[in-house]
Amino acid sequence: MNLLPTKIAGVQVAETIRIADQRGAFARFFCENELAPVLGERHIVQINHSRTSQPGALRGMHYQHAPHAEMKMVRCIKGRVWDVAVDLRRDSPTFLQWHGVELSAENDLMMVIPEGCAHGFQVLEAESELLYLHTARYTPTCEGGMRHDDPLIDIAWPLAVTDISDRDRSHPLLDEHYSGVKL
Ligand SMILES: Cc1cn([C@H]2C[C@H](O)[C@@H](COP(=O)(O)OP(=O)(O)O[C@H]3O[C@H](C)C(=O)[C@H](O)[C@H]3O)O2)c(=O)[nH]c1=O
Repeated sequence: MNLLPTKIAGVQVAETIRIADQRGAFARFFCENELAPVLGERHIVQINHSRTSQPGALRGMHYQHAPHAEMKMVRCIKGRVWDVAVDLRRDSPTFLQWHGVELSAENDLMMVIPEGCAHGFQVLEAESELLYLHTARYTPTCEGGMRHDDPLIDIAWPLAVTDISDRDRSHPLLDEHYSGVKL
């Protein structure tokens, strides 16, 4: 697995080595040893799977507050999505900057999103499916969210949004006094 850094510290893209033969292909999706430089003392405690039907549908932007802040590793196992991380760490040099990458069942890329970063994605192909590996368990009381279309962040989404949850459309907009998340 090759780990590619991005301009946002801790946000990385892992390239998966796919071994092909006449039967098809094999790839190692997760390896604690290979990902030790990223995981440190963290462990995967929950794996989630989402299916999203409509191209243009958008989920996010989500994160969890301390003490259940989480690192997420996200893979697309069917279809194609535009996957985005936003740096909400007040002391980070890339505070309020975002990074996006196309994840697909074809390119086998995995996005690593550290604690203090919000995550969201837009579906580019119908019936796309994601697998999320989480280092903290789901804790509704620690859920945080921000708007995918917040002008302060100005994320470039490839398609017009065709479907979004009431919760995700209702996150408050950030203002110039926003001081980020505490970790
Ligand atoms: C995360 C989670 C959710 N739920 C329940 C809560 C809701 O009743 C339902 C859907 O949850 P939510 O609308 O938060 O799911 P998404 O909007 O698809 O959020 C997902 O996509 C965005 C982009 C992410 O980054 C989140 O980590 C990921 O969970 O599942 C659970 O029961 N367990 C869980 O671990």
